[in-house]
Amino acid sequence: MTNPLPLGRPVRLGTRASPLAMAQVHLAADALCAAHGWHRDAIQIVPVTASGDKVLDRPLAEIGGKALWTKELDQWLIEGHIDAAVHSMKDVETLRPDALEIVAMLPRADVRDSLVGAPSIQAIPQGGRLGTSSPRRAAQVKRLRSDIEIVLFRGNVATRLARLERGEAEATLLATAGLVRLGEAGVGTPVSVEDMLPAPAQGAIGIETLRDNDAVRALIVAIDDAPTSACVRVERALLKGLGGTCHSPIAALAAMEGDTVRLRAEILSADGRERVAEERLLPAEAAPALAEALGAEMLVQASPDLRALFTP
Ligand SMILES: NCc1[nH]cc(CCC(=O)O)c1CC(=O)O
Repeated sequence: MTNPLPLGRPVRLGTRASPLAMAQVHLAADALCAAHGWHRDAIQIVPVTASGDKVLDRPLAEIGGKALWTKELDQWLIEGHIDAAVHSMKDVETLRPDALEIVAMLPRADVRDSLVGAPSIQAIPQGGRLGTSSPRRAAQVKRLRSDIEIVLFRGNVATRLARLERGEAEATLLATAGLVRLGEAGVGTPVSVEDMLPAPAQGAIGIETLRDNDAVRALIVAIDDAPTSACVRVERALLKGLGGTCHSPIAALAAMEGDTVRLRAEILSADGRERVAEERLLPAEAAPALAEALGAEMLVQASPDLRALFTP
C-alpha cells in the first residue's frame, strides 16, 4: 500500500529541460516519494525550456543573467501549471518574486569544481586555454596562472566536454556535483576549496513553491535538509550585500560548525590581480544578517575598479 495523493492528483514538479536539470528533478522526486511513502506516479515531471538554454553563443551575463533560467518556471508557478519548481540554487537570482519561496533544499552534494583536461591548474600547459563562461572561474584561474587564456564555453555540461574533446581548450572547470549527477563522476579532478572557492550555493538543489500555497508547501518542506538550507541562505545573503550580477566574480562557502557558521568569501577583478577575501565565524542565528553586512564591507575594501563590477 502506498499513501494516497494529498492533492487528489500527482504533484507537478517543473524543471528546466537540460540533462542536468532532469537528473536533479528526479532526485527531488525520489526524496518526496521516500518522505511521503508515495509511488513514483504520485509525481509528474514537467520540463520547461528556459530562455537561458536557447542562446548559447553569448555570455549569460550579457543576455539577461540568471533570470533567464527561472523566468519561465516562475511564470508557470504563478499561473498554476506546476506545483513546485526544482532549481540549481547556484542559478537562482538573489532577489525572487514576492509570490515565490524556496521552501526546501536537498542535502548538498560535493561543492568543489572539477578540472577536466589536466590533473591540476598548475599542470595546464604554459599559455594554454581554459574554457569557461564563469567570471569567477576565469578570475580564480587567472590569479593562479596569469599565462592562461580564457575562451568562452557556454552550453550544457555535455556541450562543454565535447568542445574540450575537439581541442577548443586545454582544460575546463565544471561543478563536481553536476558531473556526478550526470553519471560522469570519473571525469576530471576535484580542486580543493582552498585553491578554488566555489560559487555561492554550488552543489545545492532547491524547491520553490507559491508562498501562499500551504498544501504544497507542507509537502515540500518535509524534504528540507536544514544545514544545507541554512548555509545556502547565508551565501545568498552575502550575495545580496554585494549586490553582484553574473558579471561579478564572487565565490562563497558556508559550513556549519556546531552553533556557528564558517563563511569564506572572495571577490576578484576579472584578471584575478585584485582579490578581497574574508573568513568569519558567525553565530548561526544572526548569520544571514552578518553575511549581508560582510558583503557590503568587502565592497568598501575593494578598489573603485573592482567595486564597479558590482554596480549594475
Ligand atoms: N551554471 C550551470 C550549473 N548550475 C549548476 C551546476 C552544477 C550543479 C550544482 O552546482 O549543484 C551547473 C554546471 C556547472 O557549473 O558545471
